[in-house]
Amino acid sequence: MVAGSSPARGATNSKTQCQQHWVFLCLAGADLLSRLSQSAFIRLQQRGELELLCVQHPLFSADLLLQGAQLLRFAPAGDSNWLWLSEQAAYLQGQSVRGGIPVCWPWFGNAAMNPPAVQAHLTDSNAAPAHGFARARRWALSHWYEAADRVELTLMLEDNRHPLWQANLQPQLRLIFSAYALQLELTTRNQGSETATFSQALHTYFPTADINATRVQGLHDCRYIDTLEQWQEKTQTGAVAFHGETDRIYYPSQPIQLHSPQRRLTLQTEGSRSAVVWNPWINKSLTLSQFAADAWQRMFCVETANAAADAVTLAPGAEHRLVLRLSQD
Ligand SMILES: O=P(O)(O)OC[C@H]1O[C@@H](O)[C@H](O)[C@@H](O)[C@@H]1O
Repeated sequence: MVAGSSPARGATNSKTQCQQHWVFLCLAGADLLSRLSQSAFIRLQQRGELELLCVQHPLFSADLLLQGAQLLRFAPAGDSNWLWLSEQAAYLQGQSVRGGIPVCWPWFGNAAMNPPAVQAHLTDSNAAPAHGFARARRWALSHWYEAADRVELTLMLEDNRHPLWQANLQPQLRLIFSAYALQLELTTRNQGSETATFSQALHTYFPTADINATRVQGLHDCRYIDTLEQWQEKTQTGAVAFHGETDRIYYPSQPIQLHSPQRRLTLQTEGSRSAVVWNPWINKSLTLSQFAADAWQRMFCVETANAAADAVTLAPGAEHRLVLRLSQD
């Protein structure tokens, strides 16, 4: 069964075709939302102040906020949420929800710590919000596809302008849900006439029944920046275990395995040479919004990124695709 707008399927490479393609999607967005009533598996709901797309398929289910194109939940049938969502999550306009997969774009983390080429597009790096502006903005559903084995949703950021940001980049997020895997593809296109550099992350929160028994594997011998120790460069030995506040930018060269007591997931990426591993531990937890004082024991983040030296430079008309694929071992 297929629903949504079929022209959105299939990539186009030429600049002209691509421009037409993306404009078509933007115009189609509002209409497509109203046409969701034709979908067998997707419903639009309200959660607090925010609109939520609920996907209920025989093989899996998922919850996706239009604000931030933020996935809050993905669960194969019979399984629990693969993503961590804070018990204190607040569904407010203009505020990113704590948990799921916030889209950090077009800069990652503290803007003032980004490479000069990213900061060159910001009129004031010190005033810029952490993790960019896309996570707190509304995205429009531009296309969906549904079938017996999967559901795909594509969203575009409604307004790519920000008072502090001068580049004309446009992001699009495609989410693919199936029985055994979750895939996100964040494509950024340079619509401006100048070369532009940006950083980003799919900031995935994972649940764990015990942070002390949680391991991130596949990073042995990997170089990383320890942002908690003056951004020193270090080398990982063995698996990453959590013994205190952890905030590191790794440069992995192979898939990462996430081992928590309840689940083993493999994380594969494309278009990314950096991964951020984060747990706030005890003291920083007290400073975070929508975060219980003891929540650090139940979550960890492994973020699929283009951060620090891995920032992306796009010529006018060029695109970059960042892909995250999670599958159960
Ligand atoms: O509270 P925020 O803005 O969502 O950020 C959460 C964390 O996000 C991580 O990506 C950063 O490395 C941390 O430094 C930061 O604390």
